[in-house]
Amino acid sequence: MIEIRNLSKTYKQQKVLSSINMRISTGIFGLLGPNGAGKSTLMRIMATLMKPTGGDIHIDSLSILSHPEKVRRLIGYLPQHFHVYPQMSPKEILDFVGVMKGVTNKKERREQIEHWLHEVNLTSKANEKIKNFSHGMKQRVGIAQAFMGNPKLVILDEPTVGLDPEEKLRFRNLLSKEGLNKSILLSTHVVTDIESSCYEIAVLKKGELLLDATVEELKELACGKVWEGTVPSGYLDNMAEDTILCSEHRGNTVHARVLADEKPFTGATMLEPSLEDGYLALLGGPSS
Ligand SMILES: Nc1ncnc2c1ncn2[C@@H]1O[C@H](COP(=O)(O)OP(=O)(O)OP(=O)(O)O)[C@@H](O)[C@H]1O
Repeated sequence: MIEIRNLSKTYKQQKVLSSINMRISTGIFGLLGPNGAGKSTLMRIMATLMKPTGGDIHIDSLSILSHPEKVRRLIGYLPQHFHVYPQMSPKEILDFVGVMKGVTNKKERREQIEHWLHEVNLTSKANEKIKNFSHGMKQRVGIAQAFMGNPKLVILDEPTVGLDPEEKLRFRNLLSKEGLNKSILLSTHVVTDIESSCYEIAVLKKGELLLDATVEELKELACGKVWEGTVPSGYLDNMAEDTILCSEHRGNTVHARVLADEKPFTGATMLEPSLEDGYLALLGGPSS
């Protein structure tokens, strides 16, 4: 169990996290929020790389402030920008991380390395230098190293960036297996990543926790507010930008999906909301 208590962070004069309270249990927990919401800051604090200005986080009853070394043994972390020595191979990186995580038995470390390289589909590249890897391949090394040492909490800051559709699917399957016995905190801008993997989510905006709920509860926020229909070209020009979810020109008409409390135009039909609709409804529309 992870407990975030009254957490706040100020950079110089700027408050970037304001009294965040959250609990994360076993399973996959999604962290959503627009650019600059404070997601990476929260994750860096959790990973003990940065101290909060106020509050604390307890991971398995251990405070990140009083026991940072012990906490580090319990967590795996993929930072938003994963940088490693370009001359190293995935095997060497995983070996290094394994030692840091306290996997001192060589045989056990080798087994874990083989396992995680297989899980991210990099077995055939195990001994190649990272400098020759694509962005997506480096990201997969980053994912593998976050799971080394069987951490209780895995913190993944935008893990799907750079992954192709096939690798995203592999990653999703990996998450659903690993989420059975550990806590995985995942931040992303890609709402569909959350929809397919997470049960619970938190939404941050400008350092405030706007919502801590289930995926279904977030969807429900847009219930009765999502409409679709076709209107003449130019009709949408008079509508507020923050109500138009998407639009597609078809000759002299426009087919649009709109967020509105009431029927926005004649012929509009109400739709079941997606998670993205719920998220945009919470934030106050697409342009907020
Ligand atoms: N080292 C720093 N010094 C000063 N301000 C910072 C620092 N790191 C982040 N910030 C500011 O803190 C706020 C939150 O940034 P953070 O990276 O945590 O947001 P985020 O939700 O992860 O954003 P994104 O989705 O764009 O990655 C932003 O306004 C950012 O400019």
